[in-house]
This record gives sequence, C-alpha cells and structure tokens, in this order.
Amino acid sequence: MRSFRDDESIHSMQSTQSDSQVSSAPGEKIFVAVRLRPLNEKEKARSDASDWDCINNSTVIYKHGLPEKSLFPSAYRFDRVFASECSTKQVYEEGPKNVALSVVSGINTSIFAYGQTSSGKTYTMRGITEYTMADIFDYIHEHNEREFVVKFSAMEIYNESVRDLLGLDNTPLRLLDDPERGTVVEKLTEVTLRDWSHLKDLLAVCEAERQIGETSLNETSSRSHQIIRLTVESSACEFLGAYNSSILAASVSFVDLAGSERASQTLSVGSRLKEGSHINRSLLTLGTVIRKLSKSRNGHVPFRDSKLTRILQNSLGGNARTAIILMSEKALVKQLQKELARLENDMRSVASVSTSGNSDSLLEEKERIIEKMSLEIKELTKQRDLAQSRIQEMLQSTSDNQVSKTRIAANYLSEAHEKRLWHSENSVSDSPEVTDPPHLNAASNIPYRNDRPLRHDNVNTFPQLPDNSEEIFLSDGSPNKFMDKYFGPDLSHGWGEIAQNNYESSEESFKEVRCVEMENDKDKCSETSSISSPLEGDGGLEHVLSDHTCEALKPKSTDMQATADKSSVCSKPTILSSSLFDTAISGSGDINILKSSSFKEVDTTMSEKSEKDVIPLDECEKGLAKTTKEPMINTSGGTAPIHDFTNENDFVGEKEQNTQTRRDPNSDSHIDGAIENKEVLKPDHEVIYEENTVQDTQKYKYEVMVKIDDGSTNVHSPEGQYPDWKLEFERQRKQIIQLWDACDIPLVHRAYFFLLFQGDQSDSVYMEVEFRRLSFLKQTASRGKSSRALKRERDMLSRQILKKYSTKEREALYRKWGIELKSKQRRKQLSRLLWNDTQDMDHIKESAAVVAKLVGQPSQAPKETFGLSFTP
Ligand SMILES: Nc1ncnc2c1ncn2[C@@H]1O[C@H](COP(=O)(O)OP(=O)(O)OP(=O)(O)O)[C@@H](O)[C@H]1O
Repeated sequence: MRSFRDDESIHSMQSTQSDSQVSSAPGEKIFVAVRLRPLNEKEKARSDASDWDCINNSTVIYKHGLPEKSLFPSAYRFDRVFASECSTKQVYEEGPKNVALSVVSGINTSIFAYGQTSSGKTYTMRGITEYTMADIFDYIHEHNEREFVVKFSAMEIYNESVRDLLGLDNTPLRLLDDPERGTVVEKLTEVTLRDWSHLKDLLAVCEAERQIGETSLNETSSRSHQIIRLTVESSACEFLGAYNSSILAASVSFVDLAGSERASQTLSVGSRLKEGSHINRSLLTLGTVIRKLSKSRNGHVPFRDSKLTRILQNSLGGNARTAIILMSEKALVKQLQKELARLENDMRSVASVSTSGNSDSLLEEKERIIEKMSLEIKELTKQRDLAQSRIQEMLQSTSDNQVSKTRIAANYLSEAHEKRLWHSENSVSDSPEVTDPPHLNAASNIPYRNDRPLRHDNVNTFPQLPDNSEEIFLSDGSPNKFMDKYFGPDLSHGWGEIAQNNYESSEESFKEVRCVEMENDKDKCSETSSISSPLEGDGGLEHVLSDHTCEALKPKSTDMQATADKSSVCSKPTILSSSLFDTAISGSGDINILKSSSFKEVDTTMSEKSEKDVIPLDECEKGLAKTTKEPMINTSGGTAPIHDFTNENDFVGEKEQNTQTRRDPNSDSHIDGAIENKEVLKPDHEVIYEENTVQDTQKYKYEVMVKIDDGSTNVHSPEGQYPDWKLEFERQRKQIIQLWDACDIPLVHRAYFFLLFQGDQSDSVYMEVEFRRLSFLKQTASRGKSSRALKRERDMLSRQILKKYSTKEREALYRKWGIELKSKQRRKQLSRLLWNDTQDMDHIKESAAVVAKLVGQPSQAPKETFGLSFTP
C-alpha cells in the first residue's frame, strides 16, 4: 500500500497530523493501553474480587501485594489504563482512536488486542473496529475535497495457515513477497465498503467464520488470530483523472489475537494443544518484533518468523503506528508473573550454557566445519571454472582444427621422410619395436602421468545430480553444457587434453626419432631411452618410455633378435599421434595403418615367447589391462581406420579370451592375405610398433603398424577401398552401445553420439575415442553411482515428455512403445524403456530420436565435443 503514496504529500500530511491530532506522545510509534474487564456473572457468583486497581490513568497496581523478596513490582505503568467500569467507547476515544485514524492520512496502523482467553479481546476489538469505521465515515463525509474508497478484508491465521474469512472456500492462502508492496496475501478477498450496514454484515460474516473452540476458560474461545483490515484510498478531487494525480493509501489492521494462555492453564490436549503451541509461538514472535521496533530502528526485526508478523510487517515497521490494548483480568496477572519467572529461568540457564567450556568447543567445531565448507566451495568453484575454460578452448580450436591438422600432418610426413623415420620397403618386421603410442595409449597412461593431474577421475565418475538439476537441465538448451556439468567432462575433455599433450610430446619425439637397426636388447633399450630424452622434464612420456617400456621389453628381446637378424627392422619406436591418425583419415597423407592382426605372426611370436609380458586375461579384466590392436587404414583410397572391435568380450569382459590376436571376421582374411603375401604389401615405408607396459598390476599390450604407401599399392583392396567400412562401423557402434549400457552412460550422451556419428569415415577417431573411454570406464567406474544418475536422468526425461509431445503425439508414442494408454505413470514407463535393448538397432534409433526430441536437436552439439580436439 505504501508504494501508492506520493512521498511528499505523505510527509506533509504526516507532520500536520502529528502536530494536531495524533497521540499524546508525539514520536512514539507504539501506544499501549490496558483495559480491565469487569467480573462476569460466574465470577460474581463465586464472589471473586478483582486483583488489580487503576490508581490513575496510566498505572495499575496489584491489589494483594507481593512478598518482599519478589522480583516483580506491584505497580505497572502504561500509556493508558482503563478501569473495568470504562466503556468500550471511552477505551476507543482515549486509546487507539488517534492511531486508528492515522490511516486517513496515509499512515499504516495496526491495533492489537492481547490477553488471556476470555479477557475481553474480541469484545473490545469489535467495538474499536466499529468506532473506527464510524469515524472514518465521518471523516470522509467532512472531506469532500477528496475522493475516498474504503476496502474491507478479513483473514485469520489458524495453526500458521492463512484463511480468507470472506472467501468461498477454506483453501489456505499463500503469502507472496511483492517488491513494492511487501508481503501480500495472495487471492485475499477485498470488498469495497458501501455503507455502515455493509460493514456490520461483513463483521458478522467474519465472526461466524472464525475458528472457535471450547477451552476450560472460555466456551467460545477464538483459536486463531483475526486480522480485519480497512484500506483507505483517497485522491484530491481536483486532480481526479489527471495524469499526475496521486492516490493516498494506507490501511489499518484490527488484530484480535488468539488467547495468550499457556497450554497447561487451559488443560489443552490434542488439537487444542497444537493450536496453543502455534498461538504461543506466533505471539512470542510478535512480542520480539514489537520489542525490537520499540527499542531501535536499526537491527534485524524477525518479521518473517511468523505469518502474523509477516502479514503485519507494513503495519508495524517503517512509519507505521501501533496501538496495543492489553486485556486484563486477574488470571492474566498470575499468568504474566509465571511467564516472567519462566523467562528469567530460561535466561539464567542460557547464560550458564554460554559460559561453559562445552559451548566453546561446540563453537569451535562449527567454525571448523564452516572453514572446511568454504574451502570445498572454493575448490569446486575452481574446478568449475577450469572445466568451463576447457570447453571454451575446445570450441575455439574446433574451427581452426581441420586446417591445422592437415598442415601439421603434411609437415610431419615430410619431416618423417627427411629423417628417415620410416623403414625401407622390405622392413616388414617379425619383431616389432615396442614403444608407447601416445594418443592411443592416452587413457591407459593416465595413472602413469604423475606429473599431470590425473584424468581418470574425470572420465570415470558421474557426479551426483544436484536437486535443482532438472530445472537447469530443462532450462539449458545445450545438452553439452548439461552433460559437462552433471555427468562430468565428456570424453573430449581431459582426453582431448591428454591427446593434445601427447600430440605435442609426440611431435617432439618424431623429430628425435631415428631409424636404427636393432642389435640387441641393450641397444634397443638404450635407443628407446634416447628417444625419451628430449622429453626429459615432461616426465610423463619419458617415464613410460624409459622405465616401463624397456623393462617390459627385456625378456623378449632375445627372441626378437632372431627375427631382427633376418630382416631389417625399424627398431625405433614410432609414435603414432592422434593427429597423424586423424590426418590419415582426412586423406592428406599416403598412410596405411595396418591392422595388427595382419601381423599375427609378430604378435604370436611375441605372445608365445614372452608370455610373462603378455597380460593374462584375468589380470586384464581385473584392472585396466587391455589388449587392442590397431585398425588398418588406407587413406590413399579414402578408407577409414578400422578398429578391431571384433571381440566384444574384450570390452565387456564377460568371457575368457586370450590376449593374442583377435580376429576381425570381415577383414582378417583379407589382411592376413595381404600380410602373408609380402609381394602384395610392398610397403614403401613401414613402421611397426608394439607396446608392452607394466603398470602396477595393470598391463597393456598394444601394437600398431604404420605403413606409408606411395599410393600405387593398396594393401587392403585393389579398389582402394576398405572392403566394408559401413559394416565395420556398424559393428563398432554396436559395441559402443553395449558399453554405454554397461557403463550407465547418460542417455543424452548416447543419443547425441548415436545421431551425430552415422558412419562417416571421419567419425572413426571419435568412435575409437569413445570406445576407449568406455572400456576404461567399464573397468574403473563405480556402477552404483552412475546407475543412480541414469535413473535420475530417466526421471527428468520423463517429465519432458509432457512439454515436448502433444497429447496426440504422446498417445502415438505410448502405442508405439507398447504402453497401455490407461496405465499409470506412462511417462515413467516410457523413460524406463529407452535404450533398454542394446541388441535391437531399431529400438536404439527410436530411443535416440525420443531423447533428442526431449532435450533438443543434436545439431546443437558439434561433433568435436565428442572427440579429440587437436590444437597445434
Ligand atoms: N468490558 C466488558 N464488559 C462486559 N462484558 C465483557 C467485557 N469484556 C468481555 N466481556 C465478555 O466476556 C466474555 C469473553 O470475552 P471475549 O470472548 O471477548 O474474550 P476473548 O479474550 O476474546 O477470549 P478468547 O481469546 O478465548 O476468544 C464474553 O462473553 C464477553 O461478552
């Protein structure tokens, strides 16, 4: 209401009002009066006598005296006291009248009646309301230079719920915080008063509607706080309708508080007891608020601690004026005395607790917790910022990437030639050199990289969703952001960085690598070490190469020597970087990366002769150990890399397998044939490498062969095409789908990945990274946590169904998914069905489409966010 007032006019009117009419104590905002009720018939019949006497207009004394040592005084002074013979009219005139009539001057006011049950609050307040209204009507009548509107509303607060006494139903009303008007009661009925009889009718309705109950002290005790509010709006007639006319508005609240008696006094039980506790609590808050308002203008006033004070905040705080009428009868005094004694006791015990050492330690403990939480918040903020900047970088780099990659690859290739990186034509080795293929081994190397932050915690955990994740999920149009935030960094994060780091490292390595003849174990190891030397200081790759690789190689190098004698071998480890891989795919270089199963001879030799270096299956399955073989790539013919996904058990770890060659049923025969027939192969330059590293109990076995083809010879197919990339792609995708299921990968991620990668040849790197990440996750992630996250994601998706599908579409959807149209929780049922059959590609396609529809279009997610980002 205050917001409607013109501030200047308020001030001027206020001062006029204060000078002439307002209370006898100018400046005092709270007026407190006491009214003594006359003895009622019952009390007279019992020959009760009043305990109090008014000795003058402002002092009451306790008639029977108190023991000398009593803490309580026997005389009390108020703004005004009214003896039992005073009429309500007199009480009004000499008491709250001035306060009440401030409303016509634009000042919010409130008048409270406080006292024990049956002390006469309702009786007094009814009279005061009527007298006030009569005076307001008179005032309006006398001031015809202004146009007035008086509105009437009434509510009660019963058990802390607000009810409209003029409303049609009993629905509790909500309190809303309006920036301009403060707390407002939503949907409260407000009636414009017509005349006197209208007012009487409304008061009668309120009386009839109010909650009453029988207590031991009052047969019709009011069990709620009642607030009758009159709002007076006025504007000067001469400005009526003018653009700059201002409306003066204020309200006066007549608050008939519920009985202040204590539960024990009214022998309360059950609902009466509950009422009593609500009443007492809100009265306590009111007391605190009034005390704080009367003491100082500054400091916190706990208006919000109860609905009563919240609703009355405008009528109590600020420039508002208040009159309180304390209703008195003899029981009240005893009650007050007891209350005071109790409060004093409470205060004493609080004081003693606060000085005890126990509270000190509690305080310390709390401070410690706060400090810890602050640190955690800081740390989390840091992590979030870091993640965000990574996303930025990655997206930034995406646009330049293709060009850069091509250029780098071209540079790299020419450099490689110059430095005789590649072996001569007949150097297809039976004894492949072993080294660490950085990008491909990026994931598996993670735990080694003790000089860098470990990434595995980023890739294998799914953080718990916050409670509000749904809103963020729903409000944020970008699925990537959502996934980044709530399901941890996507594969491109962290992995991308590792790939980037490794790319940089490997680029250096390439420069240093020389092709040498492998003479013996020692040489090999020393050569290997020498490769790593340029990386000294990096610590990561160096560590892998010098320590693990050499150690791992020792036992088998004798065997390798034999074959090395027969044929020249590229004894230098060649590091195949992601960028090279990627470039190969993009077709800028004449590279064939030969699938290692082609080199089964090599592999078998290795496996047989160096058994202890080969990871037994059970060990593989226990830890991170993994045997993979690189695919064959022939970019000269525009083919894509093919990953050997043949053995699904390698991913899902269900069955036993040997760590030797896994055959691709589609390609092995072809490749085997190619390998066996070296005449056909005739690679110009070929690099073979294999890595066997031991990482605590987790081991890897890895091999890749790289061939640089002059383009004239195609090792894979005479047509220059890989026989069936599409088929290979489908097989890879199926396995990824199974891994998604095994790792409880978020459905949003699956859907986007599925929809974005449709078999384009350039997708192969992404496929591979996804596969590796999932294999890693499969072995390390905590299933329980991620499956809970998945369940929550399904729930969130189910809630989106209503928004994204029309009723008709929904019905069609349910039918399609075999959900009974009349069954319960259809949306949830549907969300549970999504992605639940990893074998059925039609089902997967449908699931991806539904998820994409629920969260937005996949075009919003650039492919790069799923794969590696190579920034030079
Ligand atoms: N000043 C008075 N003169 C004559 N009768 C009175 C006076 N005050 C109260 N009464 C009578 O005392 C009885 C109790 O009064 P009332 O209902 O107003 O008490 P109350 O404080 O509102 O009680 P509760 O809190 O239980 O609602 C009523 O019958 C009322 O008419």
